Amino acid sequence: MVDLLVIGGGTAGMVGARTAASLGARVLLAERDRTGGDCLWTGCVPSKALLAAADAAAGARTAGRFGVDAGEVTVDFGRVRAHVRAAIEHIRPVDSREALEAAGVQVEAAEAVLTGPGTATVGGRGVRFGRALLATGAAPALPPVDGLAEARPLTSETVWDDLTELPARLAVLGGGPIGCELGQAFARLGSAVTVVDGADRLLTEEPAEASAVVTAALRRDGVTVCTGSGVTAVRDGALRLADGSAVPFDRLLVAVGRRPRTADLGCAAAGVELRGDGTVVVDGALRTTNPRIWAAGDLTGHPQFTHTAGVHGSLAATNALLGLSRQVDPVVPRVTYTSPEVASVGLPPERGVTVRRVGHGHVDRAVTDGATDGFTTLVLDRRRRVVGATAVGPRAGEVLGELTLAVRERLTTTDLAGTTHAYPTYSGAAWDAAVDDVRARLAGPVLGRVLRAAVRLRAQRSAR
Ligand SMILES: Cc1cc2nc3c(=O)[nH]c(=O)nc-3n(C[C@H](O)[C@H](O)[C@H](O)COP(=O)(O)OP(=O)(O)OC[C@H]3O[C@@H](n4cnc5c(N)ncnc54)[C@H](O)[C@@H]3O)c2cc1C
Ligand SMILES: NC(=O)c1ccc[n+]([C@@H]2O[C@H](COP(=O)([O-])OP(=O)(O)OC[C@H]3O[C@@H](n4cnc5c(N)ncnc54)[C@H](O)[C@@H]3O)[C@@H](O)[C@H]2O)c1
Repeated sequence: MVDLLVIGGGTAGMVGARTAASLGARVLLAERDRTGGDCLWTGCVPSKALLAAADAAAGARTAGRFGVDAGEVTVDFGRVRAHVRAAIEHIRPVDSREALEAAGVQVEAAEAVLTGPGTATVGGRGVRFGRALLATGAAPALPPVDGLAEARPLTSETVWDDLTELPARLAVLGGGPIGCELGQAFARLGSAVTVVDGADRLLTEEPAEASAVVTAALRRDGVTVCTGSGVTAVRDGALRLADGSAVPFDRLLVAVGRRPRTADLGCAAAGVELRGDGTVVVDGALRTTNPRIWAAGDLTGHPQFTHTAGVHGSLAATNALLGLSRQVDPVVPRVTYTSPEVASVGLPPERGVTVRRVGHGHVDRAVTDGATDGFTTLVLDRRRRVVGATAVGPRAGEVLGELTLAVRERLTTTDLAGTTHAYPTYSGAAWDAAVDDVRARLAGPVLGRVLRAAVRLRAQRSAR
């Protein structure tokens, strides 16, 4: 009998298991593949390492605009892949079985399947648990398109090992975060990339203006962007689009979303209800419909991010072991690491009472960097509290911490405006937006009249 059975050794499972062990619980973590999960092996780490190589190529190619000539840029894809592997290797020990065991977690390299409300098999062996945490993540979805399987498409799971040479022509199906990040990376490394998305624009989760800036940036990098036309078939080495056009490719990468890994988990036997799309039904405290079982990470239907998986894994383990009902934080920041980056948090512009926008043509750091195509917006409620924000530009992800804190702590534009920001920084754009808002209020009909009267009064007094 274990206090907590954790199924899945990705971010949610590892953080949940460590939290539980630190509370003194007997924890068994079952991982059927590699501890570290998608983030380490096939997600964040390799994709950001690839983007770093791609940025270096793009930077060298465009250095002439600063008067710096780097000569002809050549890409050795073998060495790019070595850089990606080295980044994984550097981080791997932190997520290793040994590190988990040192933290007090018992690790089984085996598949777990629920067999009843308080029982499971781990590698075929029966296990009884007091509590369980489901953290089996999600896997790339393949749409039911004629001829797709025969085209041996790459996915975010296979691209890192299977793609040993840079394809001359790469078609990317799906223009979400994965399609945009990897599409831009491969274009900058030298492939002729076409990104195809059935929706009418890329990055549909983001404000339309952010999506437009990224689309323009991808086009500048040579990416062909085809939106608004679904794929009807894959035939003769080409995507066939609904509008009758064809996108020929040497390799095809599919990035049309991710499906929870719940099909073979034994949820029905354990009384864990699933939604139609396979995600696990959880309440606000991450408890499933089985009161002994919690779930965290990509399988829950919450936003699929590593930070969400980690925070939820810890929350679920704490709730499970201490009998608490702490609720998930609704404020979830997100960053798409294209160039420029897109960073967002909170409500979108259309749900605010006021939106303050600063174009990066007015941000001195963006001017000195020659990167003025971005912008920063603050979304405000009636009481001038920051309820949402978007930043598009270099290092936008680094600016997002402050904006997330502002949304979470319900800070007002007066709070932000009254906080000195270093010059010249991109975070200065959020400061400027807040200052604009405070100034607009000071110049408004009521406050403006009061202030003007106060200044006149003081002037009259000092003239006496
Ligand atoms: C290309 C790409 C780039 C990304 N970039 C970012 C980024 O920059 N920032 C960000 O925040 N997020 C990013 N993500 C998303 C992020 O990787 C995921 O949200 C996160 O890894 C989810 O963690 P998890 O613990 O829920 O699932 P996973 O990491 O998928 O872990 C689940 C684990 O469970 C195991 N498992 C499954 N079933 C069983 C079973 N029955 N028994 C035992 N083990 C089982 C699996 O082998 C797996 O190791 C990216 C994803 C991709 C694909
Ligand atoms: N920087 C990050 O934090 C980061 C990076 C990569 C992935 N992720 C996570 O991984 C998740 C999955 O990413 P994703 O990009 O695969 O999925 P996604 O769901 O975010 O985007 C998929 C895109 O594919 C399009 N699409 C769906 N079916 C299609 C079809 N049949 N034909 C053409 N287009 C189609 C959709 O319109 C959408 O734009 C993301 O939601 C995100 O949570 C995060």
